[in-house]
Amino acid sequence: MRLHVADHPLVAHKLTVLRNKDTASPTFRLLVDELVTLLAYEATREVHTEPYRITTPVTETVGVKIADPRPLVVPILRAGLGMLEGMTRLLPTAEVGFLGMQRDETTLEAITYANRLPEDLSGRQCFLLDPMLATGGTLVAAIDYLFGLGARDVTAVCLLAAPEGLKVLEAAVGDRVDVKVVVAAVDERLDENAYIVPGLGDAGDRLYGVV
Ligand SMILES: O=P(O)(O)OC[C@H]1O[C@H](OP(=O)(O)OP(=O)(O)O)[C@H](O)[C@@H]1O
Ligand SMILES: O=c1cc[nH]c(=O)[nH]1
Ligand SMILES: [Mg+2]
Repeated sequence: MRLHVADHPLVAHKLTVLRNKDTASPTFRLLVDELVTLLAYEATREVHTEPYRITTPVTETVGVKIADPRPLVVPILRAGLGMLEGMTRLLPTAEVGFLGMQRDETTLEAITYANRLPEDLSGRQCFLLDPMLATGGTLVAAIDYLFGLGARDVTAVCLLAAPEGLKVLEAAVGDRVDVKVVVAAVDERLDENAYIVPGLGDAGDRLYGVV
C-alpha cells in the first residue's frame, strides 16, 4: 500500500475551515468539493493514458487521452457522495459506481447496505471516495469488495485518516502495491467513540445533516 499525504498550504487552509464546528453545511460542502479537486490531481497521477493523434492549427501531433477501459469512481455513501463532483470535475469521462456502507456505531463494523457497480472490474482503475478513514473498517471492506469483483488497482481518496486506521489498512492490504491512499491530513488519534481527533466530527451529518 502506498500513502500520499497532501502537503500544500491551500489544502491546510481549507481543511482548517472545514474542521471548524461553526462552519455550516453549505460552506462545508463547498470546501469538501474544492479539497477533493486538489487531492484528485495527486490521486490521478498514474491514470492510464494512450496516445491520441490530433491536428493543431499548425501541425499534426500525438498527445494523450484517458485510456479504455474508463476509470471507475466509487463514492462510499453517504459522506463520500460529497466528494463525487470534485473528483469527476477532473475525470469527466469516468464511470461512476456506488457503494452504500455504514459503520455500526456500537460494534464499529462496516455494513454494506447498497451497491451499484459494474460486474467485472478486471483491468479497471478504481477510485474510492470517503472523507473519513477512522478505524479503517469501512475502507478495508470497500477495497475487499472491489477486489472481489476483479479490481487490482484501487486508489482511495480521503480527507482525514487516523494512524490507527492506516495501520489496519496496511495490515489488510499492505502487500498489494496497487492500493494507494491519498489524504489531506493524518490526524493524531481516535477518541473513545472511534472519532478522529482533532477531526471534523461526523462528515455525513456535516454534509447532509442539520445546518
Ligand atoms: O474507518 P471507519 O471506522 O470504518 O469509519 C469511517 C466511516 O464512517 C463514516 O461513515 P458513516 O458510517 O458515518 O456513514 P455516513 O457516511 O452515512 O454518515 C465515514 O464516512 C466512513 O465511511
Ligand atoms: O471522525 C469520524 C469517524 C468516523 N466517521 C466520521 O464521520 N467521523
Ligand atoms: Mg456518518
